[in-house]
Amino acid sequence: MMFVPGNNPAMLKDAGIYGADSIMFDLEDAVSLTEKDAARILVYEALTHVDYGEAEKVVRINGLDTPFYQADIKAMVKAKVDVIRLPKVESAEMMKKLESLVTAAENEFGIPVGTIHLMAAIESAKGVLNAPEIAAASKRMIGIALSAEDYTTDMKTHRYPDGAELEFARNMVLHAARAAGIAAFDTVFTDMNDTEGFYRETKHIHQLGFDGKSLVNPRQIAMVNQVYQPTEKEIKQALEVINAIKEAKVKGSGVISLNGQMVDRPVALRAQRVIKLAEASHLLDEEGNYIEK
Ligand SMILES: CC(=O)SCCNC(=O)CCNC(=O)[C@H](O)C(C)(C)COP(=O)(O)OP(=O)(O)OC[C@H]1O[C@@H](n2cnc3c(N)ncnc32)[C@H](O)[C@@H]1OP(=O)(O)O
Ligand SMILES: O=C([O-])CC(=O)C(=O)O
Ligand SMILES: [Mg+2]
Repeated sequence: MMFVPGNNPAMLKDAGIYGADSIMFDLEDAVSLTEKDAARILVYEALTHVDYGEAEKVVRINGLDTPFYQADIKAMVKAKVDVIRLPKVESAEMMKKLESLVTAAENEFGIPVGTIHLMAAIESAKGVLNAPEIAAASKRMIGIALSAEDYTTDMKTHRYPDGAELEFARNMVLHAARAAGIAAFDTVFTDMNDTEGFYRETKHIHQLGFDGKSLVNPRQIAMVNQVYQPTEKEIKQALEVINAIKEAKVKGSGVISLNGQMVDRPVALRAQRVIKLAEASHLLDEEGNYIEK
């Protein structure tokens, strides 16, 4: 999910060419106070005139403690953005307030109620402690994200290479998302030259179970995709598991052995997720077979 500053026409125009799954137009902290209105107009024009292909379109609006959020919501609903991301969320009430304003705007512009999805960014101790309620605040929620730049500031620390200062928040956000059945996104990594550090962090959040990561630069996209893309071995094993389960079902059995390994429901569910990721990475042909390189 790549941030694109909402006040930069060149970046807005080209944002779709880099292959990000999700493009996140920013009206908040990447935009100075004097450019808030101009950025809103620019992002509205980009959303209604530029073809971003299959990429999901997200807008990070200004927070509920600013004078800008109402105009942001109206314009982004009118532009039929896929997802509105609210920054600095600290309670379920904040998401409910956003939801009611989005519903009012959908009614005003004749858009079916429920079309626009929502996300919350968690950026403070209070937000982390309330993450379970925030994640479950609305049926429109598709995910929650940790925002570590503001969070570490709130915690009176900063970011370290080993990420120890983020472990509690990462686990809270992840558990809150999973318990609510929505996605969890890790935070940005801001040192564009520290490729090794970025790789280490991406491997770590992948291991924890995050669905993806907020990014600030197109150069970061390929590495996240590389970490999240299942390997040839994982895909072939997953296909074997799914075939074995199908055969077992025909024989009326729930648990079977495959190459000496027990295969039961959780193994089958994990295999299905590998196949979904392989499909999303375009590694399977139309019949669902692995495309040999
Ligand atoms: C804590 C927070 O709130 S983070 C979220 C808010 N921050 C942002 O949105 C910042 C987004 N990122 C950026 O603005 C930039 O990537 C910077 C300022 C960090 C670095 O900029 P640069 O040094 O110019 O990046 P780089 O040299 O890699 O740019 C290469 C190309 O990618 C483009 N590009 C860079 N970042 C982005 C982006 N986020 N979205 C779209 N295009 C981008 C550049 O315009 C450039 O295009 P060009 O070759 O056609 O001129
Ligand atoms: O959402 C993000 O990762 C970027 C951000 O605002 C923060 O870190 O404070
Ligand atoms: Mg922030």
